[in-house]
Amino acid sequence: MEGQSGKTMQSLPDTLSSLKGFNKYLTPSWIESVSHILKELTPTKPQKVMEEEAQNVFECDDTELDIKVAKIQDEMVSLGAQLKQKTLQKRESLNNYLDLKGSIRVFCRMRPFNHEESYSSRTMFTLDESNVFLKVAETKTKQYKFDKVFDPCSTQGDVFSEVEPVIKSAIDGYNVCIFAYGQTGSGKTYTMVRCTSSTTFPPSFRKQK
Ligand SMILES: Nc1ncnc2c1ncn2[C@@H]1O[C@H](COP(=O)(O)OP(=O)(O)OP(=O)(O)O)[C@@H](O)[C@H]1O
Repeated sequence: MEGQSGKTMQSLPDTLSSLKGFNKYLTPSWIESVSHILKELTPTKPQKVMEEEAQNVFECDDTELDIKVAKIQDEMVSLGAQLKQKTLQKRESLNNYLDLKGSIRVFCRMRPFNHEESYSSRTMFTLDESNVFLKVAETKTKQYKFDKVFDPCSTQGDVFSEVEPVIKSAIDGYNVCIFAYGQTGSGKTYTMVRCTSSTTFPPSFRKQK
């Protein structure tokens, strides 16, 4: 502190001489022009009137803002109601669709024969989308009927598109169950888990949000 005041004392002569120099600008014309500027800057209206006007502007803006907010809130309520209605319609049509299809459905997927099976005397084949034929002897076949049969050329995407509505129904909160049943090596894991393309079962399932 002492050092600082010492410095100020030391620079005092310089400050005085600079003030003396400044004094020469304080001519009557300089004073006149400065007072003219000050007059220009002084508000012509009384302070109170200006404050009231400012307050009015403020209040007006608030009211407009309130109106806009209320309008947006109304729109949001109406959109929410529309969304609810659409969701209900969607659920209803989905469940109608599932009812029409049947609440319990059994699909059969035939996987391609492997090397050993190709040489086997027993062969399976399909004639249409619902029937599987199993050749049990040279002249004897057995026929099995399903809600849908996926032939050996079917893809993961084909299977997925058939169960997709059921998955959507599960996402809508309904209880559903999809399970794979079959003897070992028949292709359960492949069908339920295998990821071979963008339409495979698990990733597509995850996309249904
Ligand atoms: N649709 C298909 N296309 C091509 N290969 C398939 C198909 N389905 C199954 N496979 C092949 O057949 C073999 C057996 O399939 P997978 O392991 O899925 O049978 P699984 O029923 O799960 O057997 P496990 O009950 O012993 O676990 C695998 O090598 C698999 O890659």
